Amino acid sequence: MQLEVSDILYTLAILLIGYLGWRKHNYWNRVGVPYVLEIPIIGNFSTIFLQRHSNFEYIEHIYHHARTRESDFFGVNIFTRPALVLRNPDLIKKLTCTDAIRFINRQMCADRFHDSIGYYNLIMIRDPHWKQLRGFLSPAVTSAKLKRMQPLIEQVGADMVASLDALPELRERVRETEFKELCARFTTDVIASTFFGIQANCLQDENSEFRYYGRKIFDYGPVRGMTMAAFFFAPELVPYLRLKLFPRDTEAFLKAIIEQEIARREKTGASRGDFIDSMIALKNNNATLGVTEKIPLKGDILVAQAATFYMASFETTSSVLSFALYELTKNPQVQAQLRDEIRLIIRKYGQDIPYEAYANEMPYLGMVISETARLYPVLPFIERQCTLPEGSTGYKLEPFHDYVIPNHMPVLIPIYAIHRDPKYFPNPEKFDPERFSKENLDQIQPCTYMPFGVGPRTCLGSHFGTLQIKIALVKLLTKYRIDRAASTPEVLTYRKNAFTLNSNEGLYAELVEDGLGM
Ligand code: HEM
Repeated sequence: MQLEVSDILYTLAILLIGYLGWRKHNYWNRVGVPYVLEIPIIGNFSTIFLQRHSNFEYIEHIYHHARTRESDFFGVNIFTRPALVLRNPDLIKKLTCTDAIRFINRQMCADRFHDSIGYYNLIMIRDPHWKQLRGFLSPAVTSAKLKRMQPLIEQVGADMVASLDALPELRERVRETEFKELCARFTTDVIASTFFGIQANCLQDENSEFRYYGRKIFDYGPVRGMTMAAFFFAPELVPYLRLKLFPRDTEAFLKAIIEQEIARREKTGASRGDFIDSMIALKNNNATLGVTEKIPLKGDILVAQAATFYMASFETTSSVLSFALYELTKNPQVQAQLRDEIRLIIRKYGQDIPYEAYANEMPYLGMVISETARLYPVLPFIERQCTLPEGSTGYKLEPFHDYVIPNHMPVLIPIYAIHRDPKYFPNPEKFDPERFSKENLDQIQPCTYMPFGVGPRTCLGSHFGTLQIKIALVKLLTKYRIDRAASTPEVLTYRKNAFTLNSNEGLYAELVEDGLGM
């Protein structure tokens, strides 16, 4: 038998790949860090990439693994790239807060040259551009801005209740609804109205354009699911595969409506003091990103900001809102206590609840939302990348360990697993808003509760998202009591191809007309 040159080359290539995989596989062993055994070359996350397990449940599984559960941190491999998973809250604080400057970037990244809308936005962008951009965008979500948005959100809340009133009755004064779709329509209408000054009408029309394109961003069919997984787990492949953060037609839709709205306002001089006005101001002030290379904030880079706010806001907010409604369905005492609180507020203010009352006079409402965000964090983990100055030998983890984190290593903070760790939240599966009462708050250890992330790179829209959830719950519970329906799921399972927490089951409930007596 004669060997061809190509056979020899194939064999050598396989041996080389095998060797590289074995070396990486052995990396954690060599450096003396606990790790979870993985398949060489493929790493620990193939099961997520291939959509065989929900990423939430898989990461919780390795967090409690016999090899890792006593450790402050442990190693995993994302394909052949080692990454560190933090378990110890003090260590999380050290990296994400005290030394945030070394961990300010995320490892996920879009393609700068072929996907400017995916790249030049607050979620993806890297420092020093990130710091500049965060400074430009933060004024869009100040308390003063939220206060101005409140009537617009209240209007969408009223539209939501009207859409429920229009449902056919199952029995006298009883209707049935599904919360995931209802909440997605509510939050899409809110973002369209408050940020873009557009009436999206998703609550009236399930096929409205805004809902259609929004659904496409989070429609985790096999291709979209793998694309999103690639941004997290294989960012180096993104430019080669020309992957885009937004589906192409969604990007074209958002670009068109944002550019049209900017052009309309510039032509008519109309102003609403909203996000689009802030974008126009940045453009007119010749705002740029970058120190040496100046990148003007106009065209696609301006569209990128609006598109990201749209993406970052509606699915996250609607996820927490729908799980809150689901838990209220299953916990009638909690619901009754919350409705009592709302009743008192309505007696005091009628329909016009002031902005400050949402923040200061409805503690139980805040507790219900906090507990929902604990049990159902939108993301399985948050992530950072170690970014050190040139010439640095690595980031020392002393006094926790003598391991030194090499430059560019990804660091994962498994928020879902930590939120459900009985060490920090006893009886973690129980929905118990009392954990967040004033008396109990100091029992929550810093960096064990992170639904909006942690450190300077935390969520920009946490107050905006929370305000929307509060208004929606108050509007809905003022008119309706929520009861279990025959189709209310007892236990939830999570979608394997979704990157945000999403149940396989519909969140059905019965709505019983039972006004709070206004
Ligand atoms: C309840 C609703 C929401 C939840 C649970 C949520 C959660 C999160 C989380 C976990 C992160 C990552 C933080 C980190 O890495 O430390 C994040 C980032 C972000 N969120 Fe939210 N979010 C919500 C609503 C919103 C809304 C309404 C907006 C729109 C204004 C928004 C805009 C952003 C942006 C722009 C970032 C990236 C911030 C940066 O990298 O500087 N989010 N969010």
